[in-house]
Amino acid sequence: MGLELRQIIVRLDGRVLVDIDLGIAPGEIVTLMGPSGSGKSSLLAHICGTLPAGFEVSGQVMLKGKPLDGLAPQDRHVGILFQDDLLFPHLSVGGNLAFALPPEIRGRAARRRCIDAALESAGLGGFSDRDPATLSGGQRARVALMRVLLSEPCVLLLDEPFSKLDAELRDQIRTFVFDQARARGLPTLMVTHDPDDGAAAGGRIVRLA
Ligand SMILES: Nc1ncnc2c1ncn2[C@@H]1O[C@H](COP(=O)(O)OP(=O)(O)OP(=O)(O)O)[C@@H](O)[C@H]1O
Repeated sequence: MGLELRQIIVRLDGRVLVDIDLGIAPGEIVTLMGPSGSGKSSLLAHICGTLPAGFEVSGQVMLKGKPLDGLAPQDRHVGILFQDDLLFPHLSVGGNLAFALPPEIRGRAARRRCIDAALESAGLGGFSDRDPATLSGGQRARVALMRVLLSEPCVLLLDEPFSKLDAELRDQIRTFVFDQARARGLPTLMVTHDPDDGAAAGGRIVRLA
């Protein structure tokens, strides 16, 4: 059982913005497209539990068979990656990753091992002490993804995460993100305006009107 959006209707100012019924299996990547203002980011915010007051929502969000509705954002195990990676500029790469580690991983050495392993798997071994400002766009994108994954999410949401990368890098990072999502069995919902992203994901494409 992955992510289920059961008859979700999002209303804004009394008007139906989003009306969707969708299940995403573990390791499946579904692409969500639609014109600007059709409610794609609002739907992701609802899954995260961060939709601002003013929106009305009905329906149920289920993750691994359990309802998310009513849970605080930090208790949902939802990982989200945006187009702006927003690494903390005052922390090193390792510091940025440490921020995401679950508190259950205790002790300096154990935390360090997790961070080093994550960097290694992203092809960034030895980058822990680097200042994020000294990284290339592709390196920053990989650190941002590892930061999301280190928080051990049960679902991955992607909000146009590749739109600021140039074509060659986009291809590379896209493959990296999709491979990680599939390898970890994460149900993944990707919002994009770029049909190439959907084609690269190779799965279902859902359109909001
Ligand atoms: N915090 C907010 N308060 C009130 N209205 C909002 C808020 N955020 C978004 N909206 C409105 O909700 C509607 C849907 O916006 P949303 O960002 O979800 O669309 P989108 O499909 O993601 O658009 P885009 O492709 O341009 O990112 C828009 O009419 C927008 O103006």
